[in-house]
Amino acid sequence: MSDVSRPTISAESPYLEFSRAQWARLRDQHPMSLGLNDVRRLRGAGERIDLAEVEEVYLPLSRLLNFYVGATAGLHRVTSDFLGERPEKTPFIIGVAGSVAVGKSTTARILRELLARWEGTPRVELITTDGFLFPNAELQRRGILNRKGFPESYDRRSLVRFVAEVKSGKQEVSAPVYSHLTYDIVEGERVVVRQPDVLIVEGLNVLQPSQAIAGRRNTLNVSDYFDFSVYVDARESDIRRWYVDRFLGLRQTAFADPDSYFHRYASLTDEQAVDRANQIWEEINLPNLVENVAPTRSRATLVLSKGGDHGVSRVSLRKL
Ligand SMILES: Nc1ncnc2c1ncn2[C@@H]1O[C@H](COP(=O)(O)OP(=O)(O)O)[C@@H](O)[C@H]1O
Ligand SMILES: CC(C)(COP(=O)(O)O)[C@@H](O)C(=O)NCCC(=O)O
Repeated sequence: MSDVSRPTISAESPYLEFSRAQWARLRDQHPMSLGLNDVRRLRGAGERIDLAEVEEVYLPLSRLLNFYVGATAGLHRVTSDFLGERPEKTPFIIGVAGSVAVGKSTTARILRELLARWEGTPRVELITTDGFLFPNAELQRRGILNRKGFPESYDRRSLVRFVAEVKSGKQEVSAPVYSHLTYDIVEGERVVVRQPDVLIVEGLNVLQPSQAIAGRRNTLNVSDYFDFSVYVDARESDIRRWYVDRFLGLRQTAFADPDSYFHRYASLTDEQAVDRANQIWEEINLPNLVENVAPTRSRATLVLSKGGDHGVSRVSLRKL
C-alpha cells in the first residue's frame, strides 16, 4: 500500500513528486518559521503574496537550497584539496525559469529574501535576463523587434560572460539594465554585483541548453553555470489570465506615465485592453512559451506547479 506521507517515485521520471501537503510537512521535520524581520523584509519588498504560502512552500525550499549551498561548498573544498590548490569561495548560482507572467520575478524575490536569513548566505544578489536583451535599435536592425523574449533577442554571449565572471569570484561585475517603462535598455545604466554568496538569475530562457555551433569554440550557455534551477509552471490558461490581469493593472500604473512606451494603452477601455493583451499573448508570449520555454522544464532541478490562484499545488524535485 502506498504511504500518502511519502513523495511519489516512479521509474520513468527523474523527479520525486510532492503534493502540497507533503511538501509543507517538511517544515515540521526541520523546524523553521518566519521571524518578524523576515516578514518585514518580504512586506518591504512589496510582495502581495500570502504568508502561509511563504511558510509552507518557499521557506522549506530556501532551507533545502541552503543545504545545497553547504554541500556544494564542501565539494569545491575537496576538489581544491585534491588538486593541491588554495580553496576559493565560489558563488552558488540559481536559475529561475518559466513563462512571462507565471511569477518568476516574485518567486526569485521571495527566495532572495528567505535565503539571506540562513547561515552562510547573507549576500544574495538577483539579476534578470531582460538586461541582456539587445537594445531596440539593434532588434530593429535585425528585424526582430516583435520577438522580444525569444532566444535570439538576447545578447547571450554577454549574459554567459557576466555569470562566468561572477562565478569565477571577480570582485565587481556589472550588467546592463532594462526598463519596462521605456521598453528599452537604459543607456549608461549598469547594475553591479560584488562577490555574492548566491546569485539568482531569473529569466524566460535561462534553462536553454548550449548549442554546438560550427566554427565556434565557446558554446556554453548560462545554464551550464547553475548549481540549482527552479522552473515555475502553471496551466497556459491560468498564465494567460495572469498576463491579462497584470496588463489591465498597468493602465493605472506604468502605462499612465507619459514617459511610458505604452502610454497610449493607458486610455484603453477594459474590453480594448483585454483584446490587446490577448493579442500580444498569442503573437509573442504564447509561441515563445510553447517553442522555447516549456521544453526546458525537464532540465530544472525543481519544478513548482501552481494552481489558478498562484498557490503551489505540487513540487517536483530531481532525484540525486
Ligand atoms: N506567489 C504569488 N502570489 C500572488 N500573486 C503572484 C504570485 N506570483 C506572481 N504573482 C502575480 O502574478 C503576476 C506575474 O508575476 P511576475 O512575478 O511579475 O511574473 P514574471 O516575472 O514571470 O513575468 C504579477 O501580477 C504578480 O503580482
Ligand atoms: C522583457 C521580457 C522579454 C521578459 O524578459 P526576461 O526578464 O524573462 O528575460 C518580457 O517581459 C516582454 O516584455 N515581452 C515582450 C512581449 C510583452 O510585452 O509581453
